[in-house]
Amino acid sequence: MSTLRFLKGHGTENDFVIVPDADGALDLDARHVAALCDRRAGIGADGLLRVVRSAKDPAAAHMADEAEWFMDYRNSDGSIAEMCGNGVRVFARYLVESGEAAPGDLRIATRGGVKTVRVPADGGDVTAEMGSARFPGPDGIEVTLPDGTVRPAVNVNMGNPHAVVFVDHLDDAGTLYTAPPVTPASAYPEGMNIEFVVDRAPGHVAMRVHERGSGETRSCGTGACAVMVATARRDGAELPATYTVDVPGGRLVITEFADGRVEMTGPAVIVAEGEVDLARLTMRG
Ligand SMILES: N[C@@H](CCC[C@H](N)C(=O)O)C(=O)O
Repeated sequence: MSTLRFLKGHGTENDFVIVPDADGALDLDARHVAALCDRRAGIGADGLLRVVRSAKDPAAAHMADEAEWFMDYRNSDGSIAEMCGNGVRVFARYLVESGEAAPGDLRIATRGGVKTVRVPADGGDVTAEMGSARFPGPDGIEVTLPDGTVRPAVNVNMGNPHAVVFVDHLDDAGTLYTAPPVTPASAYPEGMNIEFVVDRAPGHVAMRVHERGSGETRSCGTGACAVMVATARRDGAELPATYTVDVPGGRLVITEFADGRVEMTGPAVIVAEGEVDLARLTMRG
């Protein structure tokens, strides 16, 4: 494997290198992923989406009867995550634009289970069924902001782990070059994504995020869903409830239904495609 075909896409500026690998022939290790996602020496992205038939990947073969395609998602440092909400919307857009799937409702296998994603034929916004939020606890989770202020946080699991913290201003999160400390660390044995949230208006919030394995990104779909359900609980909102969640890279609209299902809608676009010679990339580690 030397030359690799790729595409580049984003959902609210959460950007991804997309690698078609229908038959699961590629052996992309963490070093390849990190090199491809490097913004200076590679293509640059928050994460990588390998597009493989479920039947051809051992991690997804058990879902092959339900979903033809498996989203093999990796963070930009090469680590594996269970789920990526913007990624699954971009993944579905790719399947439709490439002719691998017809517009409409697509079933996509992820490490967080099979998700239904609706891709309209007119190129409009893409909607992902995100499953239900879980609140694993424990109570008493706190985030220490850069100015030393300690804030309570809500532990929300959207397939992947999130700490949601309400702040006065989005700048209170600081530079986010590194993740602010979350305690007790034992609440997140696999690490966590941290969302900082402010109110904009009733039913309308804005957030920044520090993602596990990627650093600060311009959007996080699972994070926006975690923010929505945490805010709806804080507000005592009656379900179904719909919130607008502004992220640095755009806007997502999220609904939690009475049965707990969460649905997220927003833009998902493919912007480029090309070939990369893996031998030219800098492999670290
Ligand atoms: N940006 C994604 C989340 C990607 C995974 C996350 N960094 C993790 O490690 O859990 C999204 O849109 O949900």
